[in-house]
Amino acid sequence: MLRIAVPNKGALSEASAHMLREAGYHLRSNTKTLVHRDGENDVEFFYLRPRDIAVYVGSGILDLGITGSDLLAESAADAHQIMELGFGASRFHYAALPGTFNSVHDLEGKRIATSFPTLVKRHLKKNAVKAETVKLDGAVEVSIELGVADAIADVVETGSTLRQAGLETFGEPIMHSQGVLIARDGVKDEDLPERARILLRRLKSVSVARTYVMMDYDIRVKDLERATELTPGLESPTVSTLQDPEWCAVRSMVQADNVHAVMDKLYDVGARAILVTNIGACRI
Ligand SMILES: Nc1ncnc2c1ncn2[C@@H]1O[C@H](COP(=O)(O)OP(=O)(O)OP(=O)(O)O)[C@@H](O)[C@H]1O
Ligand SMILES: O=P(O)(O)OC[C@H]1O[C@H](OP(=O)(O)OP(=O)(O)O)[C@H](O)[C@@H]1O
Ligand SMILES: [Mg+2]
Repeated sequence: MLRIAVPNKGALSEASAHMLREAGYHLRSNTKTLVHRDGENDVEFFYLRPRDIAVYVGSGILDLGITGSDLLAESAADAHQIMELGFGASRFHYAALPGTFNSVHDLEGKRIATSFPTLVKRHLKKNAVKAETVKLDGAVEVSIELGVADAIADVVETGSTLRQAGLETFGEPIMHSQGVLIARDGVKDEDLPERARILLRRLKSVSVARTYVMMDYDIRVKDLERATELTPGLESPTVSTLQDPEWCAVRSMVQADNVHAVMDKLYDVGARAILVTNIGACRI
């Protein structure tokens, strides 16, 4: 049975569960459940704190895990990312009262509160800045007001927590993060057990189904080449003949966030009856 760690709560937990359900897995129905067996898919889910997941996977106790790439980077675990999951996007950033600092170099000799001390120390060292890190478990935004730090380094998604605390980011992001699937170091995709490779393929398919749409259109044969340059598809577009020999039909996958721009360009090269449909499920 495949053993996989998933976030039990927090920013990544609902999105992980949603993606796994879309991939056909049966998950816990009670948020207090910490171990749940999906007999049909031969998978056991362990609901753990996202911060601890890399430790379980890195030690080989669990086969795979879902966590944030910032938490993976923070942990000293022997685990690596095998797939980006496309949710839980955030930035890890320095912040302080407006007008206090402009870049990491202004932090020389200062105190920085964070729940990610390893990430921060690594970043300071890389920039040859000597500063003190103050390790806090959470709610770090309030630490400046309380006088324990001059700046903070924390996860920023919408920025509303920072704004409410009267703080502003400064400098470049320390890193960009998102939800990732992780495995133990030294384990390559091809070394994964069969069940894990199926899970990986299913998650990739959900990701593709979310990122792409299916586009159909008619085009004159003489304009086909110019049109298919705009819609090359993943491998190659499907081209079908129509009753009128001057026209043909094209079917191709297109990135969803680009779909209107592509339709406008297709129209300009002569495509008509351009239709877009969502992809419910797929295997790529
Ligand atoms: N808006 C957000 N707030 C917090 N974390 C987010 C957000 N969006 C994405 N994430 C990601 O979620 C992960 C943090 O999850 P979570 O907040 O559940 O853990 P934690 O801070 O260790 O636990 P807790 O908040 O329960 O003390 C990080 O990988 C972070 O990048
Ligand atoms: O930019 P925003 O959308 O406001 O989100 C970022 C905030 O959310 C997280 O806190 P969380 O809820 O995980 O609490 P914590 O600080 O106790 O970890 C993070 O630590 C920030 O405080
Ligand atoms: Mg948190």
